[in-house]
Amino acid sequence: MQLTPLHIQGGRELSGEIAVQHSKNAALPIIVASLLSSEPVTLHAVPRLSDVYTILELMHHIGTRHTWTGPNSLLLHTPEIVHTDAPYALVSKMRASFIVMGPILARAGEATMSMPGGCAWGPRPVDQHVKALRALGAELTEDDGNFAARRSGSLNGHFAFELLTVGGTHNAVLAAVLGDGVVTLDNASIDTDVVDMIEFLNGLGADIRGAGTHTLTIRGVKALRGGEYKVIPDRIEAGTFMILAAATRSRLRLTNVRTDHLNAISEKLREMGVDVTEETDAVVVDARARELKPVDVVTQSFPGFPTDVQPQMSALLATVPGRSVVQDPVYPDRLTHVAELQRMGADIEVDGYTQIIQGAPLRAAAVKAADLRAGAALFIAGLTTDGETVIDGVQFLNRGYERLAERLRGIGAGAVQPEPVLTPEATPLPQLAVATD
Ligand SMILES: CC(=O)N[C@H]1[C@@H](OP(=O)(O)OP(=O)(O)OC[C@H]2O[C@@H](n3ccc(=O)[nH]c3=O)[C@H](O)[C@@H]2O)O[C@H](CO)[C@@H](O)[C@@H]1O
Ligand SMILES: C=C(OP(=O)(O)O)C(=O)O
Repeated sequence: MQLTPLHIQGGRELSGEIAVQHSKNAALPIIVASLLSSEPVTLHAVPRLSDVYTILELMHHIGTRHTWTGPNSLLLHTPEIVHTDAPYALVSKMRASFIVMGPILARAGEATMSMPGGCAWGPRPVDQHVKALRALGAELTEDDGNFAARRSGSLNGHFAFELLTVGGTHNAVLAAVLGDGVVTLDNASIDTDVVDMIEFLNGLGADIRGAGTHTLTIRGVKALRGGEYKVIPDRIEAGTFMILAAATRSRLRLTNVRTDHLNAISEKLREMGVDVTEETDAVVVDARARELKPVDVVTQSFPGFPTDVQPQMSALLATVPGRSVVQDPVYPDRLTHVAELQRMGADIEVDGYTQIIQGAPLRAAAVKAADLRAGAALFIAGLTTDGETVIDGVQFLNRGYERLAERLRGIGAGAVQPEPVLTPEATPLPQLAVATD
């Protein structure tokens, strides 16, 4: 579907407060994890994003019924697994969909999946997901980008990931929660989104120990009960708006944040000369007073500087006089923002996964987002210029930022995206009937 481009009018100082949405990348695996219970599960603080609608569409195919019981509250119920396949049309839309393999395999004993899609700036292999499930006793075959998994008993045993993978850790944990085996995962991800999913599962009766460390022990349980859970705030959205405040040399107060999830971003902004003040559930970013300094940035898995904030940081540094170097070894090809920022006058030289940036003021232009965070880099860049930037590829921004134009206007930005707003309901699904009293 062709969406109306986002029109950004730059050159205004931003001010005020912006409430950060809850985490897309935590909500998606938690929604998927609800497949492991045959009882109703209520999730609070679920962002209304196109990715959420896409995963709900896939879950509907698998056998989940859902209803929104509040603006961001979602009731999910999967009495049984009706289909054990994840069709290409849905899996190709988003990366997170590949982790439905774990719970389908756990509950139904077999699962078939296409290779996942999602933000595609280069190769995004799933070999660690496959190796983990095989090591734990599942049979897995691959044919033309389609995976078929089967298990005869409970998953059991040990696997050490060869690298830190968020999705691979999700998938292996999800596959191991039910049954009577004991699974140990080494070199597991300590990402906030992994910890949040484990806390959710343990709340439903799972026995997973070691969340937030690199060794996880999962003792299989017979069944999970229903329950309620509130998703954590989105540290990537928070990072995006912190960088926006710095890029526009403004002061913004961001509410609904976990400051302990933002250390790498806060430290880097402070190194540049930005004032970052932490409050209990808020952070104030003030870049009005001083000249900003160029810095070097290297992405790492959590708690390091996130790759999901790299394009936005590159946009900021493109406006800061002096030489900055940005390296993204986590996703070495994550560079689709570069050519578009260059259209806006950015001086960025690329050498492998390294961007060498000579900062100077940017100019407005017509640009195109080719993925979600590249889109974020472009609206940040647009808001630093004196003219109008028109950003095509709004469907990518819809994946990760809820009601973006409206929220940007709330802090004084010139941002217009004619209705329909940025988060359309992808495909209306039959909703669960809920008793109201
Ligand atoms: C929906 C979601 O939550 N997406 C996030 C998740 O993606 P995702 O879970 O896909 O990312 P991973 O943590 O798995 O990837 C990290 C690195 O491991 C590599 N790798 C991963 C799996 C595998 O089987 N083999 C392999 O080589 C990847 O190519 C990458 O270089 O974490 C990424 C890294 O923080 C973020 O950029 C994404 O926004
Ligand atoms: C890259 C992202 O998501 P995905 O892994 O679903 O492509 C992201 O959230 O920045």
